[in-house]
Amino acid sequence: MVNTATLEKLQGGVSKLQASDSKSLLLKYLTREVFDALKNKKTSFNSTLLDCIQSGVENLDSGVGIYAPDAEAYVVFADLFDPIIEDYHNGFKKTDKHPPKNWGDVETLGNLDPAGEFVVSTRVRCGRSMEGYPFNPCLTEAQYKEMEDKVSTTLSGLEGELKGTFYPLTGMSKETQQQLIDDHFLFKEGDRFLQAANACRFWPSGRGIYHNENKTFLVWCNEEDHLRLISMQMGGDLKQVYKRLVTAVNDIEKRIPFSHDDRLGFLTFCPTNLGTTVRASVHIKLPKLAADKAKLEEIASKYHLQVRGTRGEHTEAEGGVYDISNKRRMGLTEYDAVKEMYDGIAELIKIEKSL
Ligand SMILES: Nc1ncnc2c1ncn2[C@@H]1O[C@H](COP(=O)(O)OP(=O)(O)OP(=O)(O)O)[C@@H](O)[C@H]1O
Ligand SMILES: NC(=[NH2+])NCCC[C@H](N)C(=O)O
Repeated sequence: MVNTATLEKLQGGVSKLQASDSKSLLLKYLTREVFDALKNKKTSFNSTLLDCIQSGVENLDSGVGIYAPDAEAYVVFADLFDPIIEDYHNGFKKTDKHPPKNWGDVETLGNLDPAGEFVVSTRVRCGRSMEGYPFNPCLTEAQYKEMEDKVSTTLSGLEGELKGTFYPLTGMSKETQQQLIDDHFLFKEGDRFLQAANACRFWPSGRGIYHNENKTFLVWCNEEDHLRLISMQMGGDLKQVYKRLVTAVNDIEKRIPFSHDDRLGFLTFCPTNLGTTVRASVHIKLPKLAADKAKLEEIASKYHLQVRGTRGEHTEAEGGVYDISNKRRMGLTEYDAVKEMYDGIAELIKIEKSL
């Protein structure tokens, strides 16, 4: 049973959410029946429904509004997670199974913008959780440090183009940190969605970034997920970016065991990132299309793409630069997730040229 104080907080939060005009998937799917069925449940880490929804309750402008404090939450609170997953990932049903990992034939992708007219830069990232550890809200400070050690030691074995250095956030100067954020290499600090989800405890302990010399291959440690593996570079050469990521992931997964589920694919803190965990994006200037932001979003969503601002999620476009990426990550292969972005961006560029 869940204790009275938690139940009261839960009830209060839900009343506030239901009285609001939040557009979140949380509000859409947290019906009275679902709430009553889940309010007294707990995972073996003692995570409750409150732990799952508190970010969406505190941040009424959430698009989604829910996180899994530990992997078991996807099962214990499935009545809420499943419809949200189905809505976000284009109809991935509770009876569906995410396909096995398949990076496909990397050679079949190309350069989206060889003339360099539209695409400023290209990035593909995936998330991974380390087997044997829960997600952020359940980690101890000792676990954070242990994980950081494992990650930095493992990555120090990378060679060739991937060879680089691990920089812990602890001890990093504010200037260096801000420069890395401004250059789009490092996660921001103080994300209110993550904070409300209890995902920033002991910050900056256990958090850090690894990157190669050119900053074309990067690894985030213990931000939203245990690991984020990132390949990025200026211009539109998606083939090169993707190839680098695939090589890196194939190498790293031989050294660190990652949490994977038969139905959900690779496990992540946020349900939007499950499955392939792949977000392939371009920073792109489409001045004619973007003259009407609502129109840009409408056309992008036709190709299953998501539009973000220049500094990422929950930010605005600066200098006409948008971050456009594949939206869904589940129910398709890694290759198909990237191809979805590739094909959609090719169409957007075609439309821009025709205007
Ligand atoms: N194509 C790109 N070129 C350069 N920088 C990019 C590109 N796509 C994303 N970024 C940068 O990556 C950083 C992180 O962005 P953001 O948090 O939106 O996405 P994410 O890392 O994929 O994770 P999440 O989806 O969990 O937020 C930001 O600085 C953003 O500007
Ligand atoms: N980084 C993410 N997991 N993004 C997706 C959701 C982010 C935030 N919880 C929201 O609902 O708006």
